[in-house]
Amino acid sequence: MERLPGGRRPRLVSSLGLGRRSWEVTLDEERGRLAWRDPRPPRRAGENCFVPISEIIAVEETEFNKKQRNIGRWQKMAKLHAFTVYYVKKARNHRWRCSDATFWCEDEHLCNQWTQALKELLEMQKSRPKQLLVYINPYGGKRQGKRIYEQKVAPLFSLASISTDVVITEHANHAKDNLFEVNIYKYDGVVCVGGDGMFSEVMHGLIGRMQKDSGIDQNNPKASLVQCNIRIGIIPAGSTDCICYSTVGISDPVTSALHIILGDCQPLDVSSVHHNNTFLKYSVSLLGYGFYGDILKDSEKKRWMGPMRYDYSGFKTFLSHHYYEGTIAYQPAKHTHGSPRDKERCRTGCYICKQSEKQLAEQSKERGLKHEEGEEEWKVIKGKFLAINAVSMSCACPRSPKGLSPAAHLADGSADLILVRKCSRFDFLRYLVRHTNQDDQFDFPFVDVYRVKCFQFTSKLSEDNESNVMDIGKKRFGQFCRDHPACCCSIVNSTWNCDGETLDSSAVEVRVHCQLMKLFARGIEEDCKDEAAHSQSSIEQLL
Ligand SMILES: Nc1ncnc2c1ncn2[C@@H]1O[C@H](COP(=O)(O)OP(=O)(O)OP(=O)(O)O)[C@@H](O)[C@H]1O
Ligand SMILES: CCCCCCCCCCCCC/C=C/[C@@H](O)[C@H](CO)NC(=O)CCCCC
Ligand SMILES: [Ca+2]
Repeated sequence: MERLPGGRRPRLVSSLGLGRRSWEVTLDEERGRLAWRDPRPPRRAGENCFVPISEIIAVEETEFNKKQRNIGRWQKMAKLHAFTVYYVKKARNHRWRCSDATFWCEDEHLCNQWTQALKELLEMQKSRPKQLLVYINPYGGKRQGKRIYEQKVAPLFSLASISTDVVITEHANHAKDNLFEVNIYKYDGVVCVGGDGMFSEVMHGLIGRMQKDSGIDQNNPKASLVQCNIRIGIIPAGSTDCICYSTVGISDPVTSALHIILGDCQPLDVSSVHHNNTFLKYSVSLLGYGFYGDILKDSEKKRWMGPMRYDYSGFKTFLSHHYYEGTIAYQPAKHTHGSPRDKERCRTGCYICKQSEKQLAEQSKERGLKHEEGEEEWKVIKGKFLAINAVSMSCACPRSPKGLSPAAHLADGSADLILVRKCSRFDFLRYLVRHTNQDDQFDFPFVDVYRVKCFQFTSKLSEDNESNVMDIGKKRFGQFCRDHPACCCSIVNSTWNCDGETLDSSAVEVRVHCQLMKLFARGIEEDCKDEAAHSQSSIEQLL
């Protein structure tokens, strides 16, 4: 379609068949949508419908088959020409499906004109991927990764004309190592089919590769890391799928595939974890010491149980009720306006994350100016903790739809540090149960939560035994309670659960890197039944 005078975008308006009726169909480039309305007088007319062009998956010329030709009086006519528009249909609970509408007419030229115009508009959607590198973990979750990809995802990618190179992993770290070898720059994105562990592998591969190619030393905890612009798509096929759930609102392979196809982009904070100037891991979801570390350690021995292992180990760990003594030092995240106790949630187009993006852009303009981190005040907390959790996103997942920190932001450059102090089993259970209902899980005297940009932790044991990373608040503690197993104090360290993988060191130094990477997602959309979703559901009724 050519531009109209004054730079206005054109409209294509035709009378086309859809289902049994004739509709006035408009391709309105100005408003970015394909719309059709019943041309009959208002009282007899059905609802008007539209699909945003940004939510059209593909357009195809269609052979009109016998079933489709059963369209009343039109049946008697000569050859019909048709095209099918595949588009995203938004269902409940953030679930997306691929729906289609086949428009027909007698005029072959008109049909071609429509197909051409729609295809041209799809070509203009520049953020959509054309070539993807896909890693499938055949052993993640319920071991369904390969089937899920082949049956639910690959057909959609091929409908959207996305070409793929697929690697089925043969061992742990296969994907990560491979990302250091392949020409990643020829891809528009990397897709991982699996759980949070598989995502973590791909993320480590991509971030590591970017730093290597830019000559950045990952072992330097203060290094300014290079952002990774190659987006990652997650097709959930794991046990927790927390990263997918927290960034899309549901863990559903078809929904995720559609977000990839539309070329969504969601920046994500990444925390780096170091010990004694040695890089250990990156984390985007949960860094947990105590309760979640112990669950993970126990559950690793029960991998054969699949996702159930977490319920089994969760129950066992809850009963053991171990607490751990240690010191935490943190720097509050003063750059962001939000607080972990906010009622507002991080949703698509989040204002707080946008502000952080602006600050980040300003910072990179002023690169060279010294980071003030060192000059800012550190807060130090010592105590006995059942759990120390640092989350850079809400960590919503099917087990806990609001997550460990419901008001955490995906891309604000901060993490929420949740400290659960020693308390009774009953109180700890009350705290856990609040992750599954609407009550505030931070409203307990034994729970504290802080929004931080970095923190350090040393367990009392490692303070006693080894040289630690702490310069702040370093003091020797009294003797540990070794003689009273009933009091639940642990004479051994817990382990850190870093996005579902254990870390070897208990003393860690953690720093949040604002928006270090990007996902094929758009964050969780507000729960309103929006205009488009409403119209689209009425399309179904009309067909
Ligand atoms: N072919 C393979 N054989 C064995 N392990 C693999 C293979 N491919 C990947 N892995 C490893 O399996 C681990 C777990 O995978 P994944 O995250 O997909 O499933 P999960 O642990 O069931 O789910 P979640 O992480 O959501 O709890 C990953 O850390 C990854 O390194
Ligand atoms: C009596 C009912 C109490 C119910 C309490 C439910 C609370 C659930 C909170 C779940 C938080 C998950 C945080 C995500 C962590 C992931 O990075 C990690 C890797 O997949 N998963 C686990 O460590 C697996 C962690 C599994 C925890 C059970
Ligand atoms: Ca964050």
